[in-house]
Amino acid sequence: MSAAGNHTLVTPAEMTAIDADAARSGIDSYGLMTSAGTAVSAAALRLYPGALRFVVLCGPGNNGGDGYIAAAALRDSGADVDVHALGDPAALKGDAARACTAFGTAVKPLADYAPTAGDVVVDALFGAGLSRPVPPEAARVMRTVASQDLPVIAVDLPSGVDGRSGQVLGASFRARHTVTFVARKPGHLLMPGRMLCGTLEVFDIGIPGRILSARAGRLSANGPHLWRKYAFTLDPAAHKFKRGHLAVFSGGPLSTGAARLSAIAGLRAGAGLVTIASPAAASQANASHLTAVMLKQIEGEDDLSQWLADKRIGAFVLGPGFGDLQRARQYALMLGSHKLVLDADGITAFKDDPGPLFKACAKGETRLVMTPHDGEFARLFPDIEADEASSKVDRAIAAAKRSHGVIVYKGADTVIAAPDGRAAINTNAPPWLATAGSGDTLAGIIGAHLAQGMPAFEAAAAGVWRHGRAGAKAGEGLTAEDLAAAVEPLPA
Ligand SMILES: NC(=O)C1=CN([C@@H]2O[C@H](COP(=O)(O)OP(=O)(O)OC[C@H]3O[C@@H](n4cnc5c(N)ncnc54)[C@H](OP(=O)(O)O)[C@@H]3O)[C@@H](O)[C@H]2O)[C@@H](O)CC1
Ligand SMILES: Nc1ncnc2c1ncn2[C@@H]1O[C@H](COP(=O)(O)OP(=O)(O)O)[C@@H](O)[C@H]1O
Ligand SMILES: [K+]
Repeated sequence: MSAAGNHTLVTPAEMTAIDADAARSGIDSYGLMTSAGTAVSAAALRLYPGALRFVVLCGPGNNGGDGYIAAAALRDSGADVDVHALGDPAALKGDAARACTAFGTAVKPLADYAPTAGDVVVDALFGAGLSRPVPPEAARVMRTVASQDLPVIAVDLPSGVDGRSGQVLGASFRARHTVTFVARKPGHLLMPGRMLCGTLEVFDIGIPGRILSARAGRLSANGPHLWRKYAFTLDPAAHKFKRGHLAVFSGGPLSTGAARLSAIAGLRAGAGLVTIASPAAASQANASHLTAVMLKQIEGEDDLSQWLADKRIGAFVLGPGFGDLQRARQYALMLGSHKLVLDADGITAFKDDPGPLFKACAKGETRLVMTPHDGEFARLFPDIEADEASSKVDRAIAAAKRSHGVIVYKGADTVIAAPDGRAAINTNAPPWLATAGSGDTLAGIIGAHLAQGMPAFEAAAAGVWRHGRAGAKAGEGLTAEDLAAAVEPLPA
């Protein structure tokens, strides 16, 4: 057993290819099913030693096969076990048919299951092979089990959850515990799938790592493995300019707070200097609230082009509280080859005509990071958002490719994607990050990483992870000010 320690995520399609490679390399597929099914029975006995009865619900494919193995192992341990099957068990094929025969005890139809207090349900209806909404008789059982609040242990995935997207196809079980095999699937991390899995256990059924890595794509869970090599330790001889200079554009006099949140988070995240570029009308409001953060009056394009001549500015944050969409467009397009975090109004400014921005970012090293929430994403990429067949990961990658920028597609399951197809799903963000100013703080952290010289994908992934950690440290009830104060050093 491994505690979800491997960062690699594999889609169901990749898993099928891994299975086929394993079979080609001489690994016995029934042996794999036996390992999978016995891992489930072991989990059931470990988690529910007081169960009055284990009810194993078996589907028409190999997920059902795992269920028959688990049922036989539970029975052999002396537990009371009933199996209910979706469809005719005589129609099972291959390893699943063999597992059903080996179970050898009468199996009842799914519709005959009457949930009873004391039951522990083992959900082996569908796993990686779910291809359409679950049939009505499965949805009915899901409803009755939920209405009695019976514990459910899901085999591979809660049936009904699409392993690729985390979306529910029709209906699904809400599991207390999920036992999956080989590696986690995107659907275990993406919402709502993540919420439906309960605690997740990854069991090594004996497929060698070399077969897994040969087939796995470029998607992983977000964590230090992605950016550790850029988490530099501070040079004792560093001076502030060596630690990166971040510039944050402020909005007008009534909306300066967002830029200040970004700026303070940028300082906390390690930028050596942070300057707020403020229009004259907002300078006083900014000045009266700033201490360590510096202030520069930037009234329009002339001021900005003069300032841009200072090559020591490592990165810009544009958008939090900015307000003036026309000016946001102008400024973003003036930044030339500078690194830029475009957030909030900075994203909305390009909603009708993003072409010039994307074109300006097409050449050279990736220098743009955009941090849209759902609404902003839909504004900038309406066609990508409308493609219902694609997952949040697919959408983020498509947007990154189109924009030539890194996309931080925010939410409870923030996805970070790069134009070269790399992507990561973040899981460490507590729900109380959903508070005003939280996104501004994130933009500042990412900006600090860019200013310090981290490449854009790593800067964004590390920023999202640090933001989540800061949220967990500050705790429920935090305000965005607390969040910036809770940013911790990057783990070296
Ligand atoms: N290496 C590994 O990871 C290992 C994986 N193993 C296990 O294998 C599982 C994957 O098995 P799988 O490919 O047979 O798919 P599974 O989820 O059982 O469903 C497919 C069946 O359901 C049917 N069907 C689909 N949707 C439907 C619907 N809505 N309503 C009705 N029917 C529907 C579909 O029929 P069809 O679409 O052809 O009509 C087909 O018959 C995986 O999750 C793991 O538990 C282990 O054994 C050990 C090794
Ligand atoms: N339910 C949630 N669980 C975890 N993180 C969340 C949740 N909802 C929002 N977040 C995070 O909080 C931040 C909110 O950003 P945003 O919507 O731009 O807010 P604001 O504009 O107020 O700063 C994002 O980083 C997002 O990923
Ligand atoms: K299942």
